[in-house]
Formats: sequence, C-alpha cells, structure tokens
Amino acid sequence: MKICLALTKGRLETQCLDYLKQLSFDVDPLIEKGRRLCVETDQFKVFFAKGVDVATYVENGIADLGIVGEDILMEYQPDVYNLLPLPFGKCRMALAGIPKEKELNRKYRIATKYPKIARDFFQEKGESVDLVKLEGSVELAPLLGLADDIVDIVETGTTLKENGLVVKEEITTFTARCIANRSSLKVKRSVIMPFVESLGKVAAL
Ligand SMILES: Nc1ncnc2c1ncn2[C@@H]1O[C@H](COP(=O)(O)OP(=O)(O)OP(=O)(O)O)[C@@H](O)[C@H]1O
Ligand SMILES: O=P(O)(O)OC[C@H]1O[C@H](OP(=O)(O)OP(=O)(O)O)[C@H](O)[C@@H]1O
Repeated sequence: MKICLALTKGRLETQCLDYLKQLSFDVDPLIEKGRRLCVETDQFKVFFAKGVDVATYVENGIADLGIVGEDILMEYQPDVYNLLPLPFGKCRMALAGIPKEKELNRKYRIATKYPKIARDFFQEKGESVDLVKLEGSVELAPLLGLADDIVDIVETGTTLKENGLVVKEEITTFTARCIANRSSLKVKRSVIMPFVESLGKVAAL
C-alpha cells in the first residue's frame, strides 16, 4: 500500500527533499522529475502543488499526507490532522512597515496575503483595521501608499531591509508541518505511522 504524499512546490520543495534525503529516503526520482507533477517511487505516490492546494488535497483525501507551511494552516484552517513540525521552512509572520510613528486621520490600513491571520491579530489587540488583500510583493504596499503597514512572512529580513522597512511586531514564528487526512490516518495507519515517526527523527536529533 503506497502513501500518497503532497509536497509544496517552490521554496519548501528543495528543503523538503533535502530533509527526506537525510532520512535515507530515495528522493532521486523526485529531484529528476523535470516538469512532471506526479512521481511514483516504491513507497510513495508523490505530487507537487502550491501550499494551499496541498492542504485541499489532504483535506479531501486525495493525498494521505502533506508537507505545508504553517502559514497556510493558520490562514485557511483546513480540516486535517496537524501532525508534527518539521525542521525547515522556518519563518516569522510579522507586522512591518516604514519606520515612522503612525499619525492617521482615517482607519489604519494593512496589506497582506494573509487576511485571516491579520484580522485575528488585530482583533486580539482590539484594533479596527482595513485590510487590503494582495497576492505578492506585499512590501510594495507601504512604499507606494496603498497601505500603512503589512502583515507578511519574514525569513532572513532581506526583503524588508532592501526596501527600507522594519518589523514592528512579531505575530508568530512557524515551520513546515506534516499534515494528514483524517480517515487515511485510520485506514492506512500501518504504513503512515512508521513514515511519520521517521519524519520526526532528524527533528529530534
Ligand atoms: N521567504 C521565505 N522563506 C522561507 N519560507 C518561506 C518564505 N516565504 C514563504 N515561505 C514558506 O514556503 C511556502 C511556499 O512559499 P512560496 O513563496 O514558494 O509559494 P507561494 O507563497 O505560493 O508563492 P508564489 O505565488 O510565489 O509561488 C509558504 O507557504 C511558507 O510556508
Ligand atoms: O525575509 P526574506 O528572506 O527576505 O523573505 C521574505 C519574503 O519572502 C516572501 O516573498 P516571496 O519571495 O515568496 O515573494 P511573493 O510574496 O511576491 O510571492 C515573503 O512574502 C517576503 O516578501
């Protein structure tokens, strides 16, 4: 019985394959896949998708397991088991902007790819804000006057620094996570659990 594993394309992909390699899994077919999105190995049927879609495939049972950034879980709240943190994809979610005091005669405006995370953060503080949803290059928004500040991922801080922005408040830190479909975990437990346990091994070293 093969495990169907959904991996996040893009930034997490290389880090994830490196990690699996450290655990002695044969990742060569996954590295040599070219533009193919679906690859079978002896043990796995692996497919590659955008983070939010990884969560959707796992929630719907198309994938048994997924590797996804915790930002996606916080934002989209998929109905999956959030099994364990992985030692890669380490980032911060932060409120950032131009380093000046805010003096506003209108509502504070925040640009973000993550409206739920931003809404929850300001609700917790009891602050009322207007949210502007963007799909990328979020750092542009305060520079061009679309928003006062941003809620976004910070990893090295380079993007903020090179655009003259600073972190004003850290919202949370997070990593990549292993997630599981609820019924797969019951039905395919005997094959899934040994793999999940091995995923935790390097993390525990
Ligand atoms: N700067 C970063 N450093 C490390 N990990 C990041 C960074 N930005 C995002 N991530 C993590 O990697 C995951 C995938 O991000 P990535 O930028 O590859 O895809 P995306 O957010 O779907 O954007 P794109 O539309 O550019 O593909 C994110 O969900 C997050 O968990
Ligand atoms: O702190 P750093 O190491 O500079 O990384 C942070 C940047 O990386 C991500 O953007 P990405 O490159 O995915 O671009 P996008 O948001 O335009 O998709 C994130 O949204 C920040 O802009």
